[in-house]
Amino acid sequence: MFLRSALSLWPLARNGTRSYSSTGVTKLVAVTVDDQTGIATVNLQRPPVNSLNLELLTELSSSLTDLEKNKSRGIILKSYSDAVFSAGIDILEMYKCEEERVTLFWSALQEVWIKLYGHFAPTVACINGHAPAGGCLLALSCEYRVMVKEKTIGLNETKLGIVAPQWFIASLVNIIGQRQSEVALTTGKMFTTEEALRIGLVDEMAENTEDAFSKSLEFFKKFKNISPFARAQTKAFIRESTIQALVKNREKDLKMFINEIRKENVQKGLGQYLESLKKRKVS
Ligand SMILES: CCCCCC/C=C\CC(=O)SCCNC(=O)CCNC(=O)[C@H](O)C(C)(C)COP(=O)(O)OP(=O)(O)OC[C@H]1O[C@@H](n2cnc3c(N)ncnc32)[C@H](O)[C@@H]1OP(=O)(O)O
Repeated sequence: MFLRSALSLWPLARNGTRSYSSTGVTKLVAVTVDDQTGIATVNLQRPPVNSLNLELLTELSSSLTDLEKNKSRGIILKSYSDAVFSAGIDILEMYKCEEERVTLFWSALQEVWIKLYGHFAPTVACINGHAPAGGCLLALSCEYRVMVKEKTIGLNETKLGIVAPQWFIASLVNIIGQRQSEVALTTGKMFTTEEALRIGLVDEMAENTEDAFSKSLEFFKKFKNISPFARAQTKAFIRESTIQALVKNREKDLKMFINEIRKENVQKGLGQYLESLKKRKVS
């Protein structure tokens, strides 16, 4: 009942769905709520590769707050693009960055992770494109991952000469375990969809975006006969210690991030990585 009335505040987009943007103008994140199921599709739409900048993260954070308030029945996180789910952090947020902006940026990333990782309703990452580093982190924050075949996913930070923070690592360890995570993180491994499925990094493989989306929807049916309260509380208990480890150390984590990226060798490495990206193409 409450869900219906809360959702009825949301503007109607087209038959059966309601579209919502926290700022009133759809920009980098578009949220559509299915009228029948109450399931929200959160579409990342920052061309060309959904790299995570301050503006996208701020919108995503506020969308997640609204979904929490409106008691969404579930979230499917996907990309507008069939090529890239998210290219991870926008390297320009770390390269030659100003302190004020980078502070806001990192705080927004922390906020998004805390909200998504701890979201009360079921969450699915519909990984319809490549998902390196921060893109992988978003997918890891969800409860279930469906990934389109012949894409890649992983925390490749060491390849950029940087160290993934503890909460990135914990998000991976909680899914594939310590041994697999250690090998993956230290080598900066990008897994193909097929490899990711084999080690349990993703739960299902899909033929294409449409198939991934319909498989994502299927996930919610698992909870048909489960008390939403029991489900949400169980998820909260399981995830609490991982979330609290960051919540209690946000300031320290922020300082570490800023100190690290300011290092001369890190800046040099990021500059070179940016250049290499501009020269190469992924099929
Ligand atoms: C040190 C303290 C702790 C730090 C902890 C956190 C650190 C890092 C987490 C991160 O997320 S770092 C980002 C890591 N991301 C990557 O390594 C991915 C890089 N991108 C790619 O591999 C490919 O772009 C792609 C995602 C596989 C897509 O390939 P595609 O062929 O479709 O597109 P491209 O032609 O390569 O790219 C288009 C366009 O976008 C630019 N670009 C790509 N990724 C980024 C990015 N992450 N940030 C900024 N810009 C990016 C790329 O250079 C192209 O630009 P133009 O040449 O068109 O100008």
